[in-house]
Amino acid sequence: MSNELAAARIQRRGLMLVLSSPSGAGKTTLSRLLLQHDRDIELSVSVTTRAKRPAERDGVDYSFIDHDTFRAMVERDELLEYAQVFDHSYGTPRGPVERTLSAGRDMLFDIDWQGTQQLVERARQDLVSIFILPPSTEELERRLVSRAQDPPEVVARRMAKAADEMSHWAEYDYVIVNEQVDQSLELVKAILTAERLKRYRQVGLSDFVKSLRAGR
Ligand SMILES: Nc1ncnc2c1ncn2[C@@H]1O[C@H](COP(=O)(O)OP(=O)(O)OP(=O)(O)O)[C@@H](O)[C@H]1O
Ligand SMILES: Nc1nc2c(ncn2[C@@H]2O[C@H](COP(=O)(O)O)[C@@H](O)[C@H]2O)c(=O)[nH]1
Repeated sequence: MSNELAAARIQRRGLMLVLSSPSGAGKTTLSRLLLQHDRDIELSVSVTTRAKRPAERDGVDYSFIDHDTFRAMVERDELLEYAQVFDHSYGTPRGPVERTLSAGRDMLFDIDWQGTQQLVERARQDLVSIFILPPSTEELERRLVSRAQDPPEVVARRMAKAADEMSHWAEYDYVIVNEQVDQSLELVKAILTAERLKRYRQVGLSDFVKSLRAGR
């Protein structure tokens, strides 16, 4: 049997890759780079009630919606998970995730620990979670300030919440200390490669092995 035929008989189940971190540790940066390097994964674009930052694009980084629209989405059960973070509402629209996974493609989530816990309850087998840590508290603050997208009081609130956020690190499958972006990206790619090869994600593998053993 040619390699092409083997590949056609073994399909892969899409997985959900979650990146969480305290604000400013670098998960959005890593997400963007991963999406550029890997054509088999798509970003889950969250809805949020927070104001758009200058560099953000509506419908690309987030879908920016008002409180009533958010509430209506919750009532219609259109969000796979949702949470209140820094006084704003954030949530993951269900439709795009279901469509992507059923097409055998992967979905990337930049969400907090509350959302991750909800996804664990709903889809443990399909979930791979990575917690990103900053190299130090000073560096975390430097990154939040140098991003220059939030006023000083917002930066101060995010720093005040960082210790609390980091207390959830042990709930994740993997932890990466994000010192150099390039190195962290390689680690995320390595995790994704290994997770894609997990036996239970390869649909048709058992029939394929049976046919090999039967000499077909
Ligand atoms: N390894 C790194 N070294 C130096 N700077 C970095 C590194 N990773 C990210 N940064 C910078 O730190 C800032 C914060 O990064 P980013 O916006 O990706 O954080 P985040 O974890 O997604 O934050 P938030 O949760 O608030 O969205 C950005 O200016 C980014 O360019
Ligand atoms: N539970 C969810 N958390 C989300 C979602 N989208 C983003 N987030 C998290 O919120 C904070 C703040 O993000 P910011 O863009 O305002 O800096 C950060 O931890 C994100 O990961 C979501 O859909 N659900």
